[in-house]
Amino acid sequence: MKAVVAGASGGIGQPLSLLLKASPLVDQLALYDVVNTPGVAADLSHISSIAKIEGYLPKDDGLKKALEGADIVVIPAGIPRKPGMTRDDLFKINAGIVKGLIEGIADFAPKAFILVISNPVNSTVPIAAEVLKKKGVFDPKRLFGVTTLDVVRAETFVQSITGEADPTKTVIPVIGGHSGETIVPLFSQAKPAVNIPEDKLDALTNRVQFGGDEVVKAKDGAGSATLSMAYAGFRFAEKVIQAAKGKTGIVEPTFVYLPGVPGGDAIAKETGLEYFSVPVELGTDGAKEAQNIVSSANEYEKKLLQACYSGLKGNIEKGVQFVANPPQ
Ligand SMILES: NC(=O)C1=CN([C@@H]2O[C@H](COP(=O)(O)OP(=O)(O)OC[C@H]3O[C@@H](n4cnc5c(N)ncnc54)[C@H](O)[C@@H]3O)[C@@H](O)[C@H]2O)C=CC1
Ligand SMILES: O=C([O-])CC(=O)C(=O)O
Repeated sequence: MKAVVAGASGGIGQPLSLLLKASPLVDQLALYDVVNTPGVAADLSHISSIAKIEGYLPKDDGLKKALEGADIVVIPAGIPRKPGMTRDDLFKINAGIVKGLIEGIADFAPKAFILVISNPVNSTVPIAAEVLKKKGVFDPKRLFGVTTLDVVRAETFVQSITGEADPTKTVIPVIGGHSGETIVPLFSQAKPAVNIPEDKLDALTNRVQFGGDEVVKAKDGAGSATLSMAYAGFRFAEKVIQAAKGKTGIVEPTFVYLPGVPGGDAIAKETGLEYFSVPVELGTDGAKEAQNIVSSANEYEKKLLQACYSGLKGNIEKGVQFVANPPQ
């Protein structure tokens, strides 16, 4: 299992690379970034785990060397937010970064699972899909927008109500997109069921939707969530790898191209959107089945979904247009 981190020297990239290096599921780890990867790779190489590790820079065909033979590529490359910015404000710079990396993946690792962390995820995933389509190598079952941090936050924040000692024991599906109102936690679908007092539901929902802002504000200009994102990114990557190696019954919400994933058509019809995060069962070839949880939303959540649809539609279109009509 060869894993690649693109953007490996950054705030997310370094701890994510550490977790992958420490994982017994990974035998080979390639770190790619425009800066500092030789140092990060040298540092991690002293860890006594099985993964062989190399660091690459753009020079000397570094992207090609990093990607060749890759089974999974995780992308946390790109700039993070500062206070006062929306995720969409990152589009101008990150759209081009993601496009370039996906072109490399299309050329050198077209069969790899691709996990996009770079924001705005609502637009960078459509960009990735359009680039892969243009190159004739798009397999929707292998492209994932990483929305796991929203799930992790929902699990954590609901603990104040459940009092459950281990937050991972409560599964909360979070669906939609990955920014503000497009993030829709479905507390009505929690397993085991959770009874959220009416007067607490708005605040809890809002905290999941705007959890990213909480960290951006606290970091006060020094970036956004990195450590919790590395945890979430690793958690999702680990599940994709475990499923690829044959483990069954793994389900996790992720932002996918619905028409290309089994079960996705019905969700696309219901939401009017081609891209959406829903719980997806993972298998040896990636996304095996998208679960239509949208129709199970209660009245409160249906209202949240209406706001989600309108925001997400524009974000998706912006990504698609970026590839169709590249800025001059
Ligand atoms: N999906 C999610 O839930 C989350 C997404 N993010 C996003 O992840 C991205 C990265 O965040 P941080 O690690 O905090 O930023 P950072 O600035 O600390 O790191 C980004 C890294 O990307 C590298 N980079 C820039 N252009 C590149 C290129 N063309 N190829 C390879 N590497 C390149 C930079 O050199 C830097 O090392 C941001 O866009 C942020 O908004 C952050 C948190 C959660
Ligand atoms: O808020 C941000 O910009 C980073 C992010 O996506 C998150 O923490 O969910």
